[in-house]
Amino acid sequence: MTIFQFPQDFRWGTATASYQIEGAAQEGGRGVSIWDTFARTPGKVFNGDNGDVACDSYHRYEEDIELMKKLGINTYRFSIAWPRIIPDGDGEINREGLDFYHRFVDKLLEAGIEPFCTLYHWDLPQVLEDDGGWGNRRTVDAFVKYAEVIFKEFTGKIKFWLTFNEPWCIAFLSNLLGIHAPGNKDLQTSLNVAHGLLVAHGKAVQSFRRLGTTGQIGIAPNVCWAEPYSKSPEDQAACDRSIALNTDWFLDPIYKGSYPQFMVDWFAQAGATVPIQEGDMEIISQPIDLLGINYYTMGINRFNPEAGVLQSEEVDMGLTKTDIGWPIESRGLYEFMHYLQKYGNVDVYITENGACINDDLENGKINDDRRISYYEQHLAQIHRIINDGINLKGYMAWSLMDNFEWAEGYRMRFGLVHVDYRSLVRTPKESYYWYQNVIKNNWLETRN
Ligand SMILES: CCOCCOc1ccc(-c2cn(C[C@@H]3NC[C@@H](O)[C@H]3O)nn2)cc1
Repeated sequence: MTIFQFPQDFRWGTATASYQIEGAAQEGGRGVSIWDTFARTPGKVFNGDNGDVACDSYHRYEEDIELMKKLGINTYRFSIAWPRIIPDGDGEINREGLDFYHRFVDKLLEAGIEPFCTLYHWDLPQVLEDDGGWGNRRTVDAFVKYAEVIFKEFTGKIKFWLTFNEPWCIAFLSNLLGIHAPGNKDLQTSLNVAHGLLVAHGKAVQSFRRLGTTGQIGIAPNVCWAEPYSKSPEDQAACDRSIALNTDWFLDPIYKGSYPQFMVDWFAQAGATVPIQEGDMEIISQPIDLLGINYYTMGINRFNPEAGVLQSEEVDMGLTKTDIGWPIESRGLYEFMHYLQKYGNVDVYITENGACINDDLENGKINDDRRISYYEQHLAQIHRIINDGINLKGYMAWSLMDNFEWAEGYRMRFGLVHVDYRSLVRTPKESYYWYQNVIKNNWLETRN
C-alpha cells in the first residue's frame, strides 16, 4: 500500500454537461440544439436514445447537489445550455433559462461547491447550424453575444470559466468523422469549424476581460496521447499528427498565434486550407488563465496511408479496456502533461477523467471495482505530475452520474452514481464511496 498526499489547496470535483444530464428539452423556453436533431436522425445514436429526459437534472438538481455535498467535492464542472439562454441562437434572451442557472449556481454556492462553468459543451442552437454553423461568422458573433449575457449575469458567482469543451470533438469528430452532431464528413468544413470556434474563443476572452468578469477563463482540449508502434520515422510522424490534431491545432493558435505549420502543410496536400481573416490570429491568441485537460486513454499508433486524413492508425496492443473499448493506460496522462509544458507551466485542471464501466445494480449495490482501479492508477499519475512541479491544480472525475454518452446513448456508463433511466433513481456506486474517502483524506491510498 502506498500513500499519495495531495496539496492542501487541490481542487476535487466532478463534471457533467447540459445535454447529457438536464432533460426538460422542451421546457423552460429552451430552443432546439443540434443534438436534439442529431439524436432524432435514424442510425446516429444507439437505440435512438436522446436527451429529452436524460437524468432529469433540470428538475432534480437539488438532489444532485446533495449527492455532491455527501461526496465532499469542492468544485463542480457543468455546462450552460446555450439554447436555454438564447433559444434561436442570436435573438431574444430567455429569462427563464437564466433564472434556472441562477437557482442552480446559488444552490451550489450554498453547498460550498465552486461552480466551474463550460459555456459550450456541444449543444449549438439548431438555427445557427442551419445557417452554416461554426464556419459562418454569424455563429461566432452569436457565441460572443451569448457569452457576454452569461458573463454579465454570473460575474461574482462563477469564478472558473471554460469557453469550449473538447474542440477536437466539435471540429473533427463531428464534422470530419461524422460521429457526433451535426454529422458532417468533410475536411474543409472541419477546418472551418475549428477556426470559427477559435475566433469565438478569442472574442469571448476579450469580452470577459472588457466586462471585468470575475475569475479565470480557459479552454478544455481533449488529449490523444500516442506513442509509435515502431522506431520508424513514419510511425513517429503518424503519432505527431494524431497528438497535434487534438492539442497543437488549438493550443498553438492560442499560445503562439499561429497554426502548427507541419499540419497546415499536411492538410494543404489534401486540398484543405484554414480560412484565416485579417486579425483572426491576434484575437485567438488572447492570453488565458487556465487549461482544462480531458484525458481518457492513449494509443500506440503507426503510419497507414489508408487510415483516414491523418494516415495514423491505432494498434490494439491487448491492453485491458473499459467497456467502451478504450485501453486503460494512465501513463499517457503523465507523458502528455510533460508534452504540454511546451506552452509553459500553465495552470491546468483535469476537467475530465473517468472510465466507462457498465456494472449494474446487484443486491442494491454497484461493485464497480474496475472503475476504482482506473481512478487509482490515474490519481497516482496525477500525484507524479504534481511532484514534478507541474501546475496541476485540480481534478474533476467524469462523471458525477451516468448520463447520455452521445452516439452511444445510455448504454455506456461513466458515473460515480448509477442512474436508473426509468425511475431516475440515483444510487452511489462503490467508486463514489472510494472517491469520497480520497477527498476526505486528501490522499490516495493504493491497494497494492
Ligand atoms: C477513428 C474513429 O475514431 C472514433 C473516435 O470516436 C470518439 C468518440 C468519443 C470520444 C470521446 C467521448 N468522450 C467522453 C465525453 N467527453 C466529453 C463528455 O461529454 C464525455 O461524454 N471523450 N471523448 C472520442 C472519440
